[in-house]
Amino acid sequence: MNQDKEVLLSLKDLQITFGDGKSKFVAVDDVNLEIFKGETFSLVGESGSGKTTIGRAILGINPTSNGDIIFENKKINKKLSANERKDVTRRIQMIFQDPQASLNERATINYIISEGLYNFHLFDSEEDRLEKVTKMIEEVGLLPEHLYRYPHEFSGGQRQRIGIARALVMEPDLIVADEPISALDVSIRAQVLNLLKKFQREEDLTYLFIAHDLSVVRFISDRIAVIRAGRILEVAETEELFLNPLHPYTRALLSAVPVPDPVLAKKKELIVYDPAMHHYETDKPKFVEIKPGHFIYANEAEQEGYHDYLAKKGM
Ligand SMILES: Nc1ncnc2c1ncn2[C@@H]1O[C@H](COP(=O)(O)OP(=O)(O)OP(=O)(O)O)[C@@H](O)[C@H]1O
Repeated sequence: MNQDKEVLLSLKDLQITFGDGKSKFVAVDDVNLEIFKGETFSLVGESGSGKTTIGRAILGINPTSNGDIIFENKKINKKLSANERKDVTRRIQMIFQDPQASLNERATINYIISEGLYNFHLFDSEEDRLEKVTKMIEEVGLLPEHLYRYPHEFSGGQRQRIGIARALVMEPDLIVADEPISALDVSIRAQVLNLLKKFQREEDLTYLFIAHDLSVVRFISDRIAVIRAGRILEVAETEELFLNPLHPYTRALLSAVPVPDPVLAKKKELIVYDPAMHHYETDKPKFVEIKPGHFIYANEAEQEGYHDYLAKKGM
């Protein structure tokens, strides 16, 4: 069924090592993956399994020691002409885990969002640049006047929105989102996930989503790869992975996550209760966040005795 899908990025026999001689450490080994245009592909595994290392290699930050990273038929971990490098650098953007650390504290939001535009000369005039940046800040739910403030004047969630604006203003094709919500307050995680989903629909974006939390990736991913100690154990469509995990390690990772109803699971839709806003993001809630990071189906919530909780939330 994947035959008619267009591959945007593929990793072939990828190996990434750190150090050399006796201290050589193989962080990523023999990784083979294909990411299709327009999908959300998640890389899930425990801390230290090599997820970030792969993401950074795709961005060209970590050198690879073996194998290829192929973006639209071009080996991007090899030498490219200046123009080719520039093109790839614009088209693959990253959203970082920690919005506290990833914004330059001494720059205005205007500059932070514009930096890539300046670096790549992606605007016709100053007016054009400001128009792009203003449109972007509004699309992530902030205000034009916020452009003239500094990062410390914003909350974690707002800072992550700025990080998203900075990535999206480049009009990328692929976004590597490295744990983009795990550093955020639980109450605003859903908003940020929904924002990412909205942009994906509108801009035909492809996401490589890096996470350790299966319950989050379940609701946003089309496919999931499970990684352990630098090796991919299993790749499957999301519900297939949840319903029929092949690898014992995947089963262990899944054991903490409720098994979905296969009928409801087919109607996959990201619907998360947002405690900060005291309402659901859509009219027909299917999923409920019972406790931080723990999502279950609304009907299961009822069965499991969360009546008071549901009543309180107006369900
Ligand atoms: N620059 C580096 N030098 C040496 N070792 C490194 C370097 N970067 C990462 N590593 C090692 O590579 C392994 C994979 O790290 P990586 O950050 O990719 O894991 P991760 O799955 O993203 O974990 P986390 O969820 O904690 O971010 C770890 O053992 C880490 O210590």
